[in-house]
Amino acid sequence: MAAILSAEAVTVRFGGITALKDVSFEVKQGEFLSLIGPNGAGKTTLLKTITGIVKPANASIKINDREITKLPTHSRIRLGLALTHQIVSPFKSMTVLQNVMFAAGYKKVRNIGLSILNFSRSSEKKDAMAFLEMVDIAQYKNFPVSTMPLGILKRLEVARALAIKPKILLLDEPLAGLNSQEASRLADTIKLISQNGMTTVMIEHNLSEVLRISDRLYVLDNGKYLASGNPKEVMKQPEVRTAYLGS
Ligand SMILES: Nc1ncnc2c1ncn2[C@@H]1O[C@H](COP(=O)(O)OP(=O)(O)OP(=O)(O)O)[C@@H](O)[C@H]1O
Repeated sequence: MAAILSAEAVTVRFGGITALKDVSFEVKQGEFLSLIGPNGAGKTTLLKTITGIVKPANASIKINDREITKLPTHSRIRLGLALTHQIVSPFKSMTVLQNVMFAAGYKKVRNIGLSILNFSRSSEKKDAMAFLEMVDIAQYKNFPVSTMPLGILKRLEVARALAIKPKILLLDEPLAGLNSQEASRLADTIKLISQNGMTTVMIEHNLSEVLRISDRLYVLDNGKYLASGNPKEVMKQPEVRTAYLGS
């Protein structure tokens, strides 16, 4: 099957640091790919390059064979990308539901000011409720975000990404900071979303959950490609074990 998203020959430099060196990867329609590697391997930089937040020294990034490398982030969102962040950043003065409605409205008008004016429309409300139900936090819809614990905020982050109706969901450490029970339950939710057809690329350090829910792993180490393939097979590779555990 053809790749829905590909990144070829990605090199990113921050001053004197080469964060990514000639990295290439692709994800197929409906696939659940986890991007793993030790701290500083370049995982977040790769996702930020794909979404246009980081400017590469070299890269060719395509969605469905369409070159997007020179497009601004909002155009890439329109073409189907959504990225959740490791550090959640909801609008604290809004309720849980309003945050998702705002995201749903932003996809339509692509302007924060207009989105604020637009966001009380009933179609956005209906959509937003469906996404809150999908991530199991509909019961918190009218609570101010500022009163919600991290476990709810991590789920809200996923709902906000779904609200822009992406073709490809990019998740940056969705399980970080959660206890093992919360992590396992959110991993189940993310897996279900992927099984319903969402192409998913996830950065995650929680290897037991990664192994449990991913179709394929892609491993980076020190800015370079290290391995990819079946999760259990990849984790058996000596160079992957060395990257994680040291020699
Ligand atoms: N904005 C930036 N300015 C300067 N250096 C940066 C910037 N962003 C990332 N780096 C550096 O690039 C390298 C890769 O960082 P990146 O955050 O992509 O790694 P990561 O694999 O996501 O790590 P972690 O698992 O710890 O989040 C690191 O050396 C980091 O310090």
